[in-house]
Amino acid sequence: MVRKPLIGMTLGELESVAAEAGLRRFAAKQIARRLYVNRSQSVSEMTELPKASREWLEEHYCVGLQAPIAEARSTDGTVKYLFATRGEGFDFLDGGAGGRDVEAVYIPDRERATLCVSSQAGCRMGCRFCMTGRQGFHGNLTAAGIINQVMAIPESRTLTNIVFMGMGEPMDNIEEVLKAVEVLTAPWGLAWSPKRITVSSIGKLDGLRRLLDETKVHVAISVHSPFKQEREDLMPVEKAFPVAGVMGVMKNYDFAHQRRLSAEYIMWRGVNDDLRHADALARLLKGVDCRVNLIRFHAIPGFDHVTADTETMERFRDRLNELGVTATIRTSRGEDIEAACGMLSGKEGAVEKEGVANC
Ligand SMILES: C[S@@+](CC[C@H](N)C(=O)[O-])C[C@H]1O[C@@H](n2cnc3c(N)ncnc32)[C@H](O)[C@@H]1O
Ligand code: SF4
Repeated sequence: MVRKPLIGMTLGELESVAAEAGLRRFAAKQIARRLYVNRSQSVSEMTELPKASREWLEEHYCVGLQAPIAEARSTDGTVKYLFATRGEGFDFLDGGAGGRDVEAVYIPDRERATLCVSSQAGCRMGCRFCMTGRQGFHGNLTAAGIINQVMAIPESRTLTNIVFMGMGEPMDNIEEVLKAVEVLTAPWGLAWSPKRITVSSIGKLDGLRRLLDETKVHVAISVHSPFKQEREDLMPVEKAFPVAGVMGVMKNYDFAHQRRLSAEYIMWRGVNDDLRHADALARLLKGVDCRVNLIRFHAIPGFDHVTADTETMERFRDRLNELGVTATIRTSRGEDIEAACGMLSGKEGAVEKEGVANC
């Protein structure tokens, strides 16, 4: 029998588990404490629970942490971790055919240590410039599969920031992403400040509205072109969720105080890097409190555009700043190990699993 993982469960879900195990409601808080504060490796460590319930629990549930199955280290200190999504005794996928693992990227930078997490195995949004999009959709990660990336890496306790900018479109897996954010930020959970978490989206509005209404995390929207036809050619989602409409909705939310909105803008030479684009981008963002991150393009096979050069990016940034839009150029990290934005692809098929199960 496959035992269900406890990590990734919200307090409400742990209360149901406690009831099943014949425990009082408050035991859910004790289990949460063991999972997220003490980081217990097994149910048997939860000695404050009555023995009979603990044994029942052990039979049906496990902590569920799965260590990464491979890692690659960049010369700049970035580490890319590969996680199995399905294996003996565990399943981190909800739907989808599976057959792909997922990656998370640890990015140390002076006093910051950011983890870039995946929310899906692959992605069905089909952006032409993205390696994850290229591989198609292989399944939604469960909240357990998302939280596992945060808790199972050796640097877990040193992390200062989490960005949902790995594989997948978080809004296309909104239920599990919301659950993961709840576990990350709740006082009974990992107790992270939402100000240290950013969720990136191409602007799938149905999920985005829920993220904005139900959490306090920062939001990043992948824009990449202010012009409809041009964006549609790069990102098919523009047809269903035009970025102009997305920004219109953003005007209803407060991004001036606790929460930040940013626009991600990959720059391609001769495609979207001239001042006409800068001016149109500033117009698109008018009335929205939004800063712009200019991103170098990380080349992927079969996509012809090349990255804009530094001088052009600086000119673009300066124009936006002149127009009153705060813009910065983002440093690329981990390109040598294909860990930079949009380069993540997981691995096809089962990879040899070494020293994995803590279940
Ligand atoms: C991989 S996505 C994941 C989050 C979400 N699906 C999104 O698109 O915002 C994270 C960021 O990487 C960017 N990206 C994708 N492919 C890229 C590439 N080849 N070079 C640079 N950035 C890329 C995306 O546009 C997005 O801003
Ligand atoms: S850029 Fe984001 S939405 Fe587009 S294919 Fe890649 S992961 Fe999916």
